[in-house]
Amino acid sequence: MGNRCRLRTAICHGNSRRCGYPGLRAHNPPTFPITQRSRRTYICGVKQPPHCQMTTHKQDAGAQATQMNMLMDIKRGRLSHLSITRCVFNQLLIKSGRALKKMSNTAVGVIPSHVNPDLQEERDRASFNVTELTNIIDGGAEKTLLRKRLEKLIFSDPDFQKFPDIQTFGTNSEFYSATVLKSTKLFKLRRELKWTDEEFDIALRLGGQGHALGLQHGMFIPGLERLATEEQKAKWLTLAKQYKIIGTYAQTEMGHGTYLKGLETTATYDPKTQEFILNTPKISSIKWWPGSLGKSTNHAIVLATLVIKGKKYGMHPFFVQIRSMTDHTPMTGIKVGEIGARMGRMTSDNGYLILNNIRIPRENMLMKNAQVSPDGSFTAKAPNQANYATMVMVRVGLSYYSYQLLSRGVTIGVRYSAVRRQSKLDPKEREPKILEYQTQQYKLFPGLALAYAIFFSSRSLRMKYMEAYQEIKNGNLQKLPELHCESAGMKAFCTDNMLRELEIIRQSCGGHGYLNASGIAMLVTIAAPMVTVEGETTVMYLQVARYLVKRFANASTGQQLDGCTAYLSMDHAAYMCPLMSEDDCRNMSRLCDIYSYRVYMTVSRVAKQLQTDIMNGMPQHFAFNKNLVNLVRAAKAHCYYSVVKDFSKAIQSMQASPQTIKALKTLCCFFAIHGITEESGDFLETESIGLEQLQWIKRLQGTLLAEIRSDAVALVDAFDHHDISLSSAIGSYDGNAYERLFDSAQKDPMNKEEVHPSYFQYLRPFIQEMNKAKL
Ligand SMILES: CCC/C=C/C(=O)SCCNC(=O)CCNC(=O)[C@H](O)C(C)(C)COP(=O)([O-])OP(=O)([O-])OC[C@H]1O[C@@H](n2cnc3c(N)ncnc32)[C@H](O)[C@@H]1OP(=O)([O-])[O-]
Ligand SMILES: Cc1cc2nc3c(=O)[nH]c(=O)nc-3n(C[C@H](O)[C@H](O)[C@H](O)COP(=O)(O)OP(=O)(O)OC[C@H]3O[C@@H](n4cnc5c(N)ncnc54)[C@H](O)[C@@H]3O)c2cc1C
Repeated sequence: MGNRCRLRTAICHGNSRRCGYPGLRAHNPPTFPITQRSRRTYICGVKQPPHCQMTTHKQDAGAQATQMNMLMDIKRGRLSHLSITRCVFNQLLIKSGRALKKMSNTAVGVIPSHVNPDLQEERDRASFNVTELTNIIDGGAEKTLLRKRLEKLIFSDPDFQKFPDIQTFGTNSEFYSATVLKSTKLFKLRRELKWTDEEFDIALRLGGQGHALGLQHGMFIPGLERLATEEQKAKWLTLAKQYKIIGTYAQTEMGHGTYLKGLETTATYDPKTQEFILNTPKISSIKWWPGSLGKSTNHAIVLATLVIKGKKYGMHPFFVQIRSMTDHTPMTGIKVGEIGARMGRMTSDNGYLILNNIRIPRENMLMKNAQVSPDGSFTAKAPNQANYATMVMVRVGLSYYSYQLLSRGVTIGVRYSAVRRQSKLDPKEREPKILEYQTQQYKLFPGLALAYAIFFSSRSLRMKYMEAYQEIKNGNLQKLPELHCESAGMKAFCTDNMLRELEIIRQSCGGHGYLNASGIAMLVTIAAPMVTVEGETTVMYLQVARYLVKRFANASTGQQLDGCTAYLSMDHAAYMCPLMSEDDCRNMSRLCDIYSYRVYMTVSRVAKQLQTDIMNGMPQHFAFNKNLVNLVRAAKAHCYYSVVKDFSKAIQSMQASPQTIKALKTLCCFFAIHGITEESGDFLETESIGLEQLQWIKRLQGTLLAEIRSDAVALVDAFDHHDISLSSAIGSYDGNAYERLFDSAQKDPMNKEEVHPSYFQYLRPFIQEMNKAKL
């Protein structure tokens, strides 16, 4: 292997270590000549690093001359030992660095203006019209135009263009500042351009990850809308919508996040002054985690246990000013700050809050659902769970957010797999795209199918939510239990599976998937807390299970159920697996029947076991705990079934060309049969399918992988994520992954100086010491 291809080999062939593969020549820029290793120079016995060797190359004659002069000076004893190396490294090598930069600008660092032919080839073979599918995802052609108009506007701003680099290389503090700038810019644009709510939502989504003031729209404004009286809304909601106050939702404490009845922050009513006195009396009661609280907000909806005359009335919301409106310092009695560095990139300033005898007027309790009168009498207008309304809304939103993160991730994974070539399939042929390997398809396509499944299912959930919310606003809470079940279940299912698939996709990108510049590594860390926030996965599944068991009990008494649990009241006595041949395995209606029977059996078994345990004298809570794992199994089975059903229904009612429908049907079928193979034990154990059917399904899985493969790039292109939203060197639209990777590395602040200060501080003295030491 010659020196010419060393650098390229390092980037292109992490595993096989082959070089100069002809397949890369088509779109790769010419290699640049690396100085021959035989010309390495030794200064003071120290072997020079490769970039120093560049100075000996004829392209930088100036640097070479300087180096010669310096060596003469050394010989003449004019330079001290220390200054020799400083000069050599700080001047000579910096010069050589410039030479490298110059070279990289002309050869290596240039990102071609054309699309990588390997990616273009994939686009040319698409079986359907990508724009049509993009329009469906956006909600119509005019919505796509609207999004693109906003994209153009937002991404023409240099601050937004800079964001991916800050995200990749900035310190936490720099990144936080950039996210404040981003939030404030979007807020200002909204005002100036009089954006509608829809336009603003699109703009927030486009902005990608990290909005320091995200909780303003995520929870503070929705919290006021759902928890405040009309009078209170007139006062504070208007201020919040005009950005005159910036707020957050402070519920979780150091000691309790899940168990809301256990919150220790108290709001004690003082009838004499008609005020509430707020306290976080213990270390475990310190508010801990709220987004935007660490540094950004000046107000908060604080959730605290209401205490009147020594009696506790459960968790209620209070409107509290936490920082001064003039200089942003904490109000008297308040201690507030950042909770510390977190896994991955900080997408928001999560904070802590200590309240020490903070007095707020009685009117600052958000009293839509319950009131405290001046004399201290308490009246509830709705069950206490009505105060959980903001969480329900955010759970619905997080299901859709899972689609956004996963669709970005799978776009990166599929595009990269179409331009990356490695190893050999046919010994006579060139190295194949890694997308050709069936195992690679098996890593990527479940995530691709899941992204579409989540998209359609979360869209359906959002519609149900909007409908139910209107009724709940008017005081009709009938749909609340089902809405709680569906939103908790979808939140758990989407975030949990999205995170798992993103990590698999990250691994499918090999070594480059571990680089921040890949964009996929960042997505994994952004997705990681989503399984915890707004109701931890297991806890949410258990809420679903609780509802399923109750509904099963209702069905057992002969009640006809409707809504998402209607299948529990259907007659399953005569069930027989509806798959009679391998062809039947593509029939979505039959696959849905199999799913429905699996849930029915899983729910009925655990419900019966619970009943038996309780009948045998076990206290209810013990019986529940003894069956938790199977309850979660039942909830997961219910959620998978709901998503398969929603995906399939969405395709049935879709107005689109036969080609687009066909591509989506293949994906939907793959999603359904993948779920069966993943949990084949459950499907066999419940006799939803037999062994023969499982074999058919597994065979079909292989066939579907090959079918999806030919449309894979088109299916991710249809998400139509802008390169700035993707922030990925390896997943950009043009597919020039290697050039972008190298370009990105040049921007790393570690590469600003050729020799790092730590060399002078630690490494050089160490090497010198080692050189002086006797063996
Ligand atoms: C995006 C980034 C920002 C992040 C922000 C955050 O994380 S903010 C912080 C996010 N923090 C969290 O997400 C905290 C997670 N924790 C919780 O949400 C609750 O403590 C709980 C749901 C775990 C338990 O609830 P519980 O303590 O009330 O006790 P229980 O189990 O005994 O249930 C009693 C009854 O209430 C019903 N019901 C429950 N919830 C709802 C609801 N939303 N609606 C309607 N109903 C609901 C339930 O079905 C049951 O009905 P049943 O059977 O009697 O007819
Ligand atoms: C990035 C981030 C942002 C956040 N933003 C906010 C915010 O803006 N505002 C806010 O108020 N909070 C916020 N939170 C807090 C978040 O809502 C909680 O962390 C979350 O609700 C989980 O609660 P927990 O931390 O108490 O977990 P825990 O409940 O302690 O969970 C730990 C383990 O215990 C298990 N467990 C707990 N209870 C049960 C049970 N009943 N049955 C079975 N298993 C159980 C869980 O399954 C889990 O495995 C944020 C958190 C993060 C990570």
